[in-house]
Amino acid sequence: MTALMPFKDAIQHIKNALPLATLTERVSLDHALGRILSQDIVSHIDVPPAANSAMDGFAVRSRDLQDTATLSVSQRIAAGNAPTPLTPSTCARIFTGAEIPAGADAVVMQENTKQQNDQITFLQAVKPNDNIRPAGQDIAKGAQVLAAGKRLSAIDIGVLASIGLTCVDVFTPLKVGVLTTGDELQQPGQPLTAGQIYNSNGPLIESLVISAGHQVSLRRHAMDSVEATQTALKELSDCSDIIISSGGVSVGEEDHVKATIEQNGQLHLWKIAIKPGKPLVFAKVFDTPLLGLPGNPSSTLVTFHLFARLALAKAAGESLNLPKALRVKCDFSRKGNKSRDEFLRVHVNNGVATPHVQQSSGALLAASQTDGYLHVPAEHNISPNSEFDFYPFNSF
Ligand SMILES: Nc1nc2c(c(=O)[nH]1)N[C@H]1C(S)=C(S)[C@@H](COP(=O)(O)OP(=O)(O)OC[C@H]3O[C@@H](n4cnc5c(N)ncnc54)[C@H](O)[C@@H]3O)O[C@H]1N2
Ligand code: MOO
Repeated sequence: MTALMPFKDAIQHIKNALPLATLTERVSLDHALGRILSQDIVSHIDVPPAANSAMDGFAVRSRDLQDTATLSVSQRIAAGNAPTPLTPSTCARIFTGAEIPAGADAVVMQENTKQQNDQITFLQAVKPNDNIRPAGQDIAKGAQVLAAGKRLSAIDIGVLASIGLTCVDVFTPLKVGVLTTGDELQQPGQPLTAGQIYNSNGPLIESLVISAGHQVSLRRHAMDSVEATQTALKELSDCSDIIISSGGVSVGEEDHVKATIEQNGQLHLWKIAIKPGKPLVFAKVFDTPLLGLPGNPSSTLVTFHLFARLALAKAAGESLNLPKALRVKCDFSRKGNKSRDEFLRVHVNNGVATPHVQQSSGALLAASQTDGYLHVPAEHNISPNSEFDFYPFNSF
């Protein structure tokens, strides 16, 4: 029997084998949310561009208040006004966000003053820099604010706007073809006949592709024959950057994805040391990269999360790694698998993991009812209080 490949090695193999994204387009910030930057972004300005007030109050030269506690108001500066230099021994009425006049070095909030006409008495000691937000406090001119490969979040869009950009260069969206296989599969909405089950992996994979930020170019279902699989893969390859398939990758004679690839491309079949999800295919078919996920629904889910998500990201130009694992304690005992790392579907409460009773790779509901994967390395027995890595579903 060939040795099973550790899952992190398989991730590296897949990433290395995939070409880098190259096609880019320029989009306005209005259309940039969720897109992947294809350029590093460097700020050409200081943010804020000039020192401004953090409070509504009075701008002063702090040393003027060493000799007196009362100053007269010589100008009024609202946000958006251009101030004139502060006349010595006076103060300026100033509002939050307004530019600090030359000569002033502190702002006193109005609650700490007594106002009588234009005479302001300062009730507390004032230090230089009090309540002043210096130029470049948020972003210094010349600083890199975002790196190519970043998928733009709402926060990133705000940052881009704060340095005055109206458009950015992004990679064109990745087009993903989705293939499901199997004579036993019926589309939801149709009655089931003997021997049939519903095709859940199709909608599952499409939803995973979309929630990872990519586009589904085409979906096809192939019955269990080399001809049907070949026709579907050809159609998918014609309009996709990459294909994700489900099923047909095991050793049975009804598993035709492998055979089709062997005839029309190059097959790299990996037996990966994970459970669920052992048989994973990485291949090129009709010149298009293909990731063949095992058909058992939990195996499909786990292999999408661990491999396909990162493969799609690489092909889309996105810098992405496995999510950061959290450490959790276990409240149960379980004998470790001899050769495969297990990804148990578990509930986590207050840092303590409890497994779902149903851990079959054919069962999908368990994943919907739990919080994420407990990663149990091969040959590790679980006992109460032992600690393992936990990957929440919502981190994928
Ligand atoms: N003799 C062996 N048999 C199997 C092995 C093995 O090493 N030797 N590996 C097992 C493991 S592990 C897995 S995982 C599966 C992988 O099988 P395939 O990827 O070839 O998938 P299928 O045989 O087509 O289907 C497996 C299972 O999943 C159901 N399925 C498939 N597609 C869908 C779908 N779109 N929606 C819902 N359910 C789907 C299918 O009905 C089967 O029950 O092989 C083991 N066998
Ligand atoms: O490893 Mo398979 O993925 O058990 O179901």
